[in-house]
Amino acid sequence: MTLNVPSQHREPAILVLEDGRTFRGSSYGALGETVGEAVFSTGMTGYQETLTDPSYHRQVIVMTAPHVGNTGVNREDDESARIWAAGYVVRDPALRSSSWRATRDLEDELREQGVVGICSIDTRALTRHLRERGSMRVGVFSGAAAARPEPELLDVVRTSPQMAGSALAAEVSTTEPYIIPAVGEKRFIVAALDLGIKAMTPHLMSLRGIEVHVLPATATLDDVLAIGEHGPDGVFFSNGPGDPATADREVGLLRQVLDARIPFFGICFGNQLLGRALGFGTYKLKYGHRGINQPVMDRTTGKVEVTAHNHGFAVDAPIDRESDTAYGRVRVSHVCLNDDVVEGLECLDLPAYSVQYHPEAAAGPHDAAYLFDRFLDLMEQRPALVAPGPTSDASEASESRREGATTRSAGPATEGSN
Ligand SMILES: NC(=O)CC[C@H](N)C(=O)O
Repeated sequence: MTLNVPSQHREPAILVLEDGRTFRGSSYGALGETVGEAVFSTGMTGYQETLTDPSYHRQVIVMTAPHVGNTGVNREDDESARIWAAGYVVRDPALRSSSWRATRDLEDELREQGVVGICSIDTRALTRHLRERGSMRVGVFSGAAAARPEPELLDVVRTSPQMAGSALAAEVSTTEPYIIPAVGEKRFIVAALDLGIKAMTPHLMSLRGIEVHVLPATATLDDVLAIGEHGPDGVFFSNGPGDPATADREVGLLRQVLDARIPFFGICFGNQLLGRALGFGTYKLKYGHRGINQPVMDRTTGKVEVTAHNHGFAVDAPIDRESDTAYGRVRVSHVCLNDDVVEGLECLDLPAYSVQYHPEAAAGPHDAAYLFDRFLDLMEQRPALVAPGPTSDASEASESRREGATTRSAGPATEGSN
């Protein structure tokens, strides 16, 4: 029996790291050249969701899984309207896809979308290099570009922009607001700031009866408050690319949301921005967390979750004690068990919380889906928080929390006070 395997014509390709190390291999995807930040992802599955996650804008993804493309691409798993990854590095591309859901080969999709990649290089050696030296800028050059002298290519890489200091959310955000309707009975209306939102996030909210109004990254408090008859029941800040230290305008908006005591939930970039709004700093991790099997401890329940991650930055908050901030007491609710990195924040005196990882799990395990239910709980409790009833214990507890926050917020709740 002969297999109907298409013969792949591959041109020479070279990957050039900014510290001068090079890997020679073969072209994969589109021919040409690309630059970005080299990051590795350890997910064995879910490459379609990864490639179309806007948080990967300006990053060249190195897959540690040795065989990529086996299940092709399909019409259901895109997390946005296009591939955002700046480049793709794999060891062994699948010769053809095999899945009942596949509508085409991954490589055809990469080619059509102009995504330059490289294959047949030692991705284990490259990953170890990035672990030892840290994420760094990289260039992938294939076809005619690969024939240029190496010092010239290194120069291209070294003059490309760094990830630290890059403000990228506006480059991936929607330009127009849009609505994802609630499935079934509409229970709440949420304003979701699109900093690079993944499609699964509003989808999971809609399944819980939330009507999600997705807003451009440039939205103001007036835009947020204009939603619904009396403003939204909750505000959500999404994941997104770039350095959270650059997002001053979004942090300003978030402070206004916290001041208005609107229930808030943030994921990934949204977690970093909540951290900043509360007065914590953010910093760049040596090589980041990217994959779908990272162990995280939920300190509320003591349970360990296996979770999906994609972050290169993290919040700098103490994990061993509560912090007193301009917005009341805050605690680190989730911690990564591999390295003690802050994976979640919870305000104890305000209806606000966030996680650094991905409860929307696209791709990834579903252990953390309960975090969407917590958002519903916060929105349900909102009337009690704002105007507590006189008798119930729960309302009294809410009231005392609220007063605590009011006392603490009475000081100069500004950036400079932290
Ligand atoms: N997925 C995200 O939201 C990533 C957030 C941020 N760009 C980081 O790399 O840490």
